[in-house]
Amino acid sequence: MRIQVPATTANLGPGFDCLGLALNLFLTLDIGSPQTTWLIEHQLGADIPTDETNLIVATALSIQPDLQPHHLVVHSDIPTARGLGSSSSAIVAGIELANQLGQLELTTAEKLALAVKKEGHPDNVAPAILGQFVIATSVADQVYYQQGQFPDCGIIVAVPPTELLTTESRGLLPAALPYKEAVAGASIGHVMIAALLNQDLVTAGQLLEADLFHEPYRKKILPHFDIIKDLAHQFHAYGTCISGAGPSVLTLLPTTHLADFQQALQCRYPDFNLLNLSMNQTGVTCIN
Ligand SMILES: Nc1ncnc2c1ncn2[C@@H]1O[C@H](COP(=O)(O)OP(=O)(O)O)[C@@H](O)[C@H]1O
Ligand SMILES: N[C@@H](CCOP(=O)(O)O)C(=O)O
Repeated sequence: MRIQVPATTANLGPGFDCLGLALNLFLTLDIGSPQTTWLIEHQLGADIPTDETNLIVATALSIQPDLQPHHLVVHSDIPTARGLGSSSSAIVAGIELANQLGQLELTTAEKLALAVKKEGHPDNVAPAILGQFVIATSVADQVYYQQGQFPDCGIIVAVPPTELLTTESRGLLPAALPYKEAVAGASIGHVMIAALLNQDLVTAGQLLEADLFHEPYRKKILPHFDIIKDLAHQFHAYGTCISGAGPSVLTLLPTTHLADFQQALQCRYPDFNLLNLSMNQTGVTCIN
């Protein structure tokens, strides 16, 4: 059995902890034979455990503690700690692992509630489960979401060589925002969502670059962010934002300018990995 989970880009500028887009870049989990102890085979580096402490298995066991251990093979094209939802992909894979091995028949709403509880915010896990563009929130432990049609455009994600853990990046944020600033930040986000749903990329792109919630604080440690944003404007980009908690940077632009922008960006940052991505439609899938 194979479980596949897409990468996600969260926030989309002013949609902090709320907006996310599923991307065609995947974590794949192959479930092998039953074992006496959990064995997770992967090539993700020595920091990622190969036993039951691995996030995928730990998530599955937190839902169904008596699962029979299995041999698992994990392959992921989602770079870790780069702002493309690798931890969410592992959590969603773990929920699906428990669902399949424990024959739990979880509904989508139940998977989402479990994932949000584990991750703490819905913006990555919701599109990882549902696919597409998702607007999501939790109120008193109840998760509410809407899926919307994301406008057609090119998507480039510039991935720096160094990691930035989401916990570290969240530590850069202030404990509180002045009332007026919070109201302004929310209104920017609301109009951007409306523009995206109305396929108005020009308006959406301008507001994508007007975030007040997280980018002003995070960009202080991401010197490439403003440079990429300026470069993208030279190639008629709609807008550029930090992908998730960073350090990756996402640019939305007309597909006609993709190749030229990618070439210029690679010249400026030869050690960055540039991903030319498209939206994922399905979210998590399971194939027998
Ligand atoms: N495939 C995986 N299996 C197990 N744990 C993973 C996997 N991918 C990511 N993780 C865990 O998630 C951490 C990165 O999460 P986080 O800091 O939220 O960054 P990201 O933006 O990539 O989600 C990794 O350091 C690791 O602990
Ligand atoms: N809203 C979160 C999103 C974190 O996404 P990730 O892909 O970096 O894990 C935040 O901005 O902290």
